[in-house]
Amino acid sequence: MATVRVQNVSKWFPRRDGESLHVLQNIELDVPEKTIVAIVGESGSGKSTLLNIIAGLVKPDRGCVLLNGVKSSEFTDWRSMTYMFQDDRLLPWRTAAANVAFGLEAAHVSRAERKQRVAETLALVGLSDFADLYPHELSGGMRSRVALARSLVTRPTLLLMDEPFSKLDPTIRAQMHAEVLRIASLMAMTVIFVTHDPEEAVVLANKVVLLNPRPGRVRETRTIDLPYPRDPSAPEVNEQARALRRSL
Ligand SMILES: Nc1ncnc2c1ncn2[C@@H]1O[C@H](COP(=O)(O)OP(=O)(O)OP(=O)(O)O)[C@@H](O)[C@H]1O
Repeated sequence: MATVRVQNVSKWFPRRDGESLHVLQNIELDVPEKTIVAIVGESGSGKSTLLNIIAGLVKPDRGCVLLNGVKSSEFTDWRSMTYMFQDDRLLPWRTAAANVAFGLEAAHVSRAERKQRVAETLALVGLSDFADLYPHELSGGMRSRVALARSLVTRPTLLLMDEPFSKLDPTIRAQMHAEVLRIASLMAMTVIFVTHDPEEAVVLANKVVLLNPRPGRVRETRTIDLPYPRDPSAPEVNEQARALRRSL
């Protein structure tokens, strides 16, 4: 299981002129297990910073994050969490399988188990036949699947994603949305992701958190109560995406 609670988090970054930039103010967020949460807001509203604080990559100046009820400063089970970045960050000199295996290398897993888990995870994302190809031999969508497989090979319960599909064309992006939903449900994962795209938020999320900028504050938390799978061209999905775009 994976639950996340962000409690009264504030963050400042030092600026070059010696002043400090107030990036996040009193952020409260409650993410029950198996929820899919989208963080949206205009550029500079602190979305990535909030995700990085949840991931333990950035320390909050005030407040705290509870991961499965444990303060992130005392949390040790970091392997239960995984992070997907905007670019796929695949290593060009490694095959798809070796890129996926990279996710396990620090985990002290035996060679035999590593091989099995890589094969299972490549199958999960539909890439069994492409295990021996190098990143430059793969399409953008396939590279994205490899990056997803590398994130999933450690069997995380919490998936964090920072605009992971924004560079893909719309058809491939829609396929990745379906994959993430299928896998999140199969692996009973909690997912928190950052997006600029209201439609992506409505297609994927149960809950959408809107941040206001300078400093980033939660303006509104919306529940998206539509059955899955959500067709982006369906009127009710469109209506919710339009409403979200208006709020943004
Ligand atoms: N390490 C850092 N040091 C100093 N300032 C930073 C740092 N990281 C982010 N900032 C600043 O904090 C603010 C919020 O950045 P952040 O990337 O969290 O916003 P965002 O909403 O994700 O933006 P975007 O949608 O453009 O990616 C920005 O003004 C950014 O310049």
